Amino acid sequence: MATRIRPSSKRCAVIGGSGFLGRHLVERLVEKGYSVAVFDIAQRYEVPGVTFHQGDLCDKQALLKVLKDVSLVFHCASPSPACDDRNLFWKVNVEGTRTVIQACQEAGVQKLVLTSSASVVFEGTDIKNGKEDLPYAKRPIDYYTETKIQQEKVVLEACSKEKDFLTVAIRPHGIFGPRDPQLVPILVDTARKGKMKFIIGDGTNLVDFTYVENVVHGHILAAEHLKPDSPLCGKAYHITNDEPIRFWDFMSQVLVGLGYDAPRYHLPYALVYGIAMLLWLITSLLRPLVNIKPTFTPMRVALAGTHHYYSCSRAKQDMGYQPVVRLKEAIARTVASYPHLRR
Ligand SMILES: NC(=O)c1ccc[n+]([C@@H]2O[C@H](COP(=O)([O-])OP(=O)(O)OC[C@H]3O[C@@H](n4cnc5c(N)ncnc54)[C@H](O)[C@@H]3O)[C@@H](O)[C@H]2O)c1
Ligand SMILES: CC(C)CCC[C@@H](C)[C@H]1CC[C@H]2C3=C(CC[C@]12C)[C@@]1(C)CC[C@H](O)[C@@H](C(=O)O)[C@@H]1CC3
Repeated sequence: MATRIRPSSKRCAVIGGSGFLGRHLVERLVEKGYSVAVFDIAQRYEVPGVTFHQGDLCDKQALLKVLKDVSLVFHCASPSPACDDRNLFWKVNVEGTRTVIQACQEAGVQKLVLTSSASVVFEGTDIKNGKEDLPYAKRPIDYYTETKIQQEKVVLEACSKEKDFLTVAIRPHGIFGPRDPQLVPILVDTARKGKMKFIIGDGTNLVDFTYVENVVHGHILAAEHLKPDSPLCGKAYHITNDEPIRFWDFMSQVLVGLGYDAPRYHLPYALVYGIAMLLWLITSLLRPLVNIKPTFTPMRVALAGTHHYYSCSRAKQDMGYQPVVRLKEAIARTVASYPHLRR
């Protein structure tokens, strides 16, 4: 039988490499001397030395062309949580991830690092210093979370030393930073519409927001520590800034940094959550006729009004993780990176 020649451990592919996290990951990998191939449905930038392959991760043949030369794959592609399209989430996050695993195994890829999400354990009630052994959410609040749970299970179950295919899942929480298309743009858009005057709940709930460079650092550490005899095999790891902050202090710092007023008036959490549920129901029923996307979804309201911060002691212990950019500096860099969104 012909022996397969293994590609160098520094040859990797980033599925979803055109996205917010993916692009930061690609840039850091290149700085660290990796040879990088990007696989994504869209190409949005160019970096010398990086090859781009436009394709859908549900297409195994398209994946195989890219993966045959790499030993390490980062999978950080997903439809945006804001799309709220159950069929698309299942097709890409669950079925598509199964296809990614099959393609990796057929191509002889040795390591797969999945970008999961800390929200896989969040069901709208307080989580304080949550560890990775918390059970998956039994009643996930939205379709995105429902499919991120299935995706993580599929990837971790595929880990096999016998097949020479190792997997690990990184669970970041509330990623923010330059070029993020979600958190800061949605926040500013909401403020511009005059809807950021209110604090949902008493405003003391602590949460994690994680600077994108720390998330990238966690992914690369995981890839480099993932070996047949390491504790990382088939496990999930929280990656956070390790500095829980009041949700409304974080929002206020970003808003004020960009020249908008901080929210001041309080609204009861249960009332806003109830309204968000009602709106979601109405817009879902109307969806075949008109596609309205409410700003205050049940998930956003739950995140804005509860505690949700996570321990990253497992990542510290097993891969020597420490955040590389502190929160204060991270917020300053983020605010400075959005001059076009200033008031
Ligand atoms: N942003 C956050 O706060 C956050 C937090 C935790 C986890 N995550 C996870 O991190 C990952 C990256 O998120 P992001 O914020 O960079 O999102 P993003 O939308 O900026 O990037 C996702 C990328 O995936 C690509 N993609 C989507 N469907 C695809 C398909 N069928 N085939 C190939 N590529 C496809 C998109 O084109 C995009 O470039 C996702 O898996 C997300 O679930 C994000
Ligand atoms: C309308 C206001 C109440 C809030 C405006 C800001 C929000 C748009 C963001 C605040 C927290 C963010 C967040 C996510 C999306 C954007 C926010 C709701 C995620 C749900 C995105 C998907 C990730 O997997 C989640 C995670 O676990 O990290 C994010 C959680 C925080």
